[in-house]
Amino acid sequence: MASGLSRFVELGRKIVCVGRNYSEHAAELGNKVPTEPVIFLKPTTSYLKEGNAITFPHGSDNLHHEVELGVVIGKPGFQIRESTAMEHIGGYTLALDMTARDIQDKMKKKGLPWTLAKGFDSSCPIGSFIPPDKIPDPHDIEIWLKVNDAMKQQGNTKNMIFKVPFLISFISQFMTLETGDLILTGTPSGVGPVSPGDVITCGLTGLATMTFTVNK
Ligand SMILES: O=C([O-])CC(=O)C(=O)O
Ligand SMILES: [Mg+2]
Repeated sequence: MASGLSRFVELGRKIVCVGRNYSEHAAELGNKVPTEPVIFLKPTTSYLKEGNAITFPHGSDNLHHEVELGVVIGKPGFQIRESTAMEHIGGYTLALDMTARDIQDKMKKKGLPWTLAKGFDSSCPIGSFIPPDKIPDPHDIEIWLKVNDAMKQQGNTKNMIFKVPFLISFISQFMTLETGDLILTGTPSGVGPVSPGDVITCGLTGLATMTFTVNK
């Protein structure tokens, strides 16, 4: 489905990320379970296709993997109702929300934005485009990640706190969702550091896998 992939990568549309959308992940970083979605953006320059390496951002020694289900918007909308939100999904992809945890921790302490911790070049590795008919229910997918063959993250999208239609509706109350936009729906527990030379492999069971190496 190369055309589907190019539709969302080559248009260079925005990447809207949801944080703390799985309670075990909120807990493992000492955060409260949110009562409304935590939203942040990555710039389009953070996209990384397979075959290219993830690179440590400037000033970080603690780069974490976060594997996430990505939702690709197929029909634009502003203030979309939850009841019609699924009609706006054009497909899905596997994605990584690479995070400079040391920079994020510093910013969290100061109450400042996470942009540099989350938005550096190569912070959004993505897999190929998954057509919507392959995923009749986005809340019933096993999602996993290995670092050098050691299993680190194993979750299921059924454990999302805020479900996909709610997220689409919530985000679009504030910003227009455009065709090709990508929503990262948050990571399950098991996030952790990677080192230069590591190989990250991750997947949506039965649907997608992808592999990325890490560079200094
Ligand atoms: O950095 C974080 O912990 C927030 C986040 O992206 C997630 O939960 O997926
Ligand atoms: Mg994340």
